[in-house]
Amino acid sequence: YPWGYDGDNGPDQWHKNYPIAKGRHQSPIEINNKEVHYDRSLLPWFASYDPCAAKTILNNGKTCRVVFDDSFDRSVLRGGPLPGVYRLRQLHFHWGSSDDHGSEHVVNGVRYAGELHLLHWNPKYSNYLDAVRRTDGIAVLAIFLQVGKTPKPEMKRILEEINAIKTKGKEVPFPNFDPSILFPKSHDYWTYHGSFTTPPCEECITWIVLREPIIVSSDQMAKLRSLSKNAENEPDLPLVDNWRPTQPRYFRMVSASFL
Ligand SMILES: NS(=O)(=O)c1ncc[nH]1
Ligand SMILES: [Zn+2]
Repeated sequence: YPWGYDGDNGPDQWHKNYPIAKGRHQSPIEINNKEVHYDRSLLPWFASYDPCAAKTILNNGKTCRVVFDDSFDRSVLRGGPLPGVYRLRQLHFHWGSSDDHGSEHVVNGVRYAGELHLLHWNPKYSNYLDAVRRTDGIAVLAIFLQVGKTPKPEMKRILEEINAIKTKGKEVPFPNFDPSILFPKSHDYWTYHGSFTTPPCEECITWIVLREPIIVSSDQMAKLRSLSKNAENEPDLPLVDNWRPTQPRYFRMVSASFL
């Protein structure tokens, strides 16, 4: 069922076809210092990614996604709040129509220009589709994109490919890429249990949201906004504002790895 981010198939309507969207463990959420609980038992997290696991980069009309080989424990995330290793499957972005908004999570009222999600699944389950039905099935590492003067050069590689995937359905090879080069210096994070921020919004995600944003340039954000929602034989509709508004936290604890 075609869902989207605006008008009659926007986030407020998703629950009609995906009832979980009105659940008690939905994402994204507001992260407010006053409500966060410092958990000194939280371990540091580690990513061990194989650059050769990177396969393709694509535009699916909803985001720009890089796909990795997840047929074995080749690129994994472990530690932090996670009970074991989780396999990297894909990364993608959410962004706004201008630099003053676009992130999904909001920190003390601050909206960032965008948000990078690295999605991993728990190999204790037989496959990804089985993992998305489990509360400990998925782990997403979320990194905010902040517009600044000294952009991270490592973002260039992804943005250089944008021209090749301008329209929906385009997919091109994207070899030899280790996404950990995109990580900020600090590994400080918040963690909480939530959901996919896109339909069907399954509540299977351990979110690990990094406190430190990575710096991108306004031109780099404009590059993301140059992607089209539509296929090449359709009118060029700018792919922007592909973020879900924050959802009620209800009785969930947000833990911080830092004081
Ligand atoms: N934005 S998200 O990381 O919750 C996601 N990944 C795949 C589909 N939706
Ligand atoms: Zn996402």
